[in-house]
Amino acid sequence: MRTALTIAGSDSGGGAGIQADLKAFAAQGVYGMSVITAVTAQNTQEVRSVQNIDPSIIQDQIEAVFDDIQVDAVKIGMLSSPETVELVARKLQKYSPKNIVLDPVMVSKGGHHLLQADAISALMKKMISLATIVTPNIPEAEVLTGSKIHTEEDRMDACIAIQALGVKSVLLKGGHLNGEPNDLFYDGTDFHWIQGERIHTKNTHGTGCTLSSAIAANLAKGASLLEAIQISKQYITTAIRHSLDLGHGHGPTNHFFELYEKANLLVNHK
Ligand SMILES: Nc1ncnc2c1ncn2[C@@H]1O[C@H](COP(=O)(O)OP(=O)(O)O)[C@@H](O)[C@H]1O
Ligand SMILES: Cc1ncc(COP(=O)(O)O)c(N)n1
Repeated sequence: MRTALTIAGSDSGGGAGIQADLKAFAAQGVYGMSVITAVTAQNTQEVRSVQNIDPSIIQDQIEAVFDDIQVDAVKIGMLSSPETVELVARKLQKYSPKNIVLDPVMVSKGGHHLLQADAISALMKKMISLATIVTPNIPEAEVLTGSKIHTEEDRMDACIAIQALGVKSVLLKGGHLNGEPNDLFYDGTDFHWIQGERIHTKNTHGTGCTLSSAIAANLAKGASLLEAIQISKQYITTAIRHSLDLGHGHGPTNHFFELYEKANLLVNHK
């Protein structure tokens, strides 16, 4: 059995963070494990409060997993504080897992900061260079590069600038721009456009978490980076197309569409 570990924050509403990551791992047929960096009190509408986990407990979780279990891929999500960024970077250097997918989570859909401002430079200096791939959305890429992104050329320039921070490859997600949600993959040499199809729904809570976890799961299974991205793009598109109308805000994606459909568990609220 291949395994994947998520190092991220908990979302009580179940749509993003650790909860989305573990569902994505399971849906991709990989055994999931977790290191919780922060607990958010969150639902489909808002993040109400956040408590960072004590770094010593984060360290114990990482060591407990790596000292005992083979880890085929790591996905990194919400890191919250500079102390957590530095600790996780140190531990990843020590254990050097083969595949590291870094989703540089900064702000929730409702505008709540999930990465402290003083943690951004630590993320850029200590964490990015350890990753196999970093998966920023447009606003995150703008923070990482210090430049606004509008055109396709801007997107290519952003990938090059982010790769120059020391990461092997970049997937710049296009969901936040108008038009089709095409993502841009830069492998350090070539650009690949990963075509998307915009689904008109408000239920996009956890899309970035789901995509990066699916990429980690497929890398764990031995796929190449490009294959892992292509499989995961199809998966996130299906998960958004059949997203769940739960809560009153941005509902969650549907990780188990085929399973739920076969078992006749889907209720159409529309
Ligand atoms: N409405 C949508 N329809 C189809 N795909 C989408 C939609 N919104 C986002 N995506 C895709 O979901 C993934 C994550 O999206 P994005 O919104 O860019 O990042 P994040 O969730 O990190 O803010 C990307 O592959 C993006 O292209
Ligand atoms: C604990 C946690 N982690 C990450 C996100 C970002 O969510 P998204 O995947 O929609 O960008 C979130 N809202 N909460």
